[in-house]
Amino acid sequence: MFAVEVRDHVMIAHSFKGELFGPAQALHGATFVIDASFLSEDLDENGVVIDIGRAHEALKEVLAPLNYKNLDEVPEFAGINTTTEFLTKHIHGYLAEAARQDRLGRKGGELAAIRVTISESHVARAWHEAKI
Ligand SMILES: Nc1nc2c(c(=O)[nH]1)N=C([C@H](O)[C@H](O)COP(=O)(O)OP(=O)(O)OP(=O)(O)O)CN2
Repeated sequence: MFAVEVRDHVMIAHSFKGELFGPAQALHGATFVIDASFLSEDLDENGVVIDIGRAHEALKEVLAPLNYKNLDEVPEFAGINTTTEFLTKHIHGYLAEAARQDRLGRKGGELAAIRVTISESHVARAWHEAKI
């Protein structure tokens, strides 16, 4: 398996509902580092998994509406705990759609999977991987 991985980050605020979250039920901030991995069994005729520049662009596009936002106030996330896991799936959905639209410099159908990893601190991260 081959992979190309690109990284970006966002600064957000949010709060969670549920006693499980203890102090994180209050509004708190975080800087998330996001790694998006694009996996394929083989390289294309250009010798790549996908184009790194286009992958970076797609990641920036999905993160831009989140950056410097209080996620509690983003209408799309109303009533949702915007956990690290939830956000991996949200970002994956956008990147998978970009791949399906062949916007990453490789036909989406030729990619095996996309994995989105979010490091929410230097000691904790979550990831979501799924086929396109
Ligand atoms: N499965 C998840 N658990 C938690 C998430 C998450 O996204 N997914 N997020 C948080 C908080 O947002 C924050 O990142 C950490 O909160 P906090 O309670 O302050 O810290 P910890 O849980 O790491 O440790 P404590 O010893 O309870 O302070 C929480 N959990």
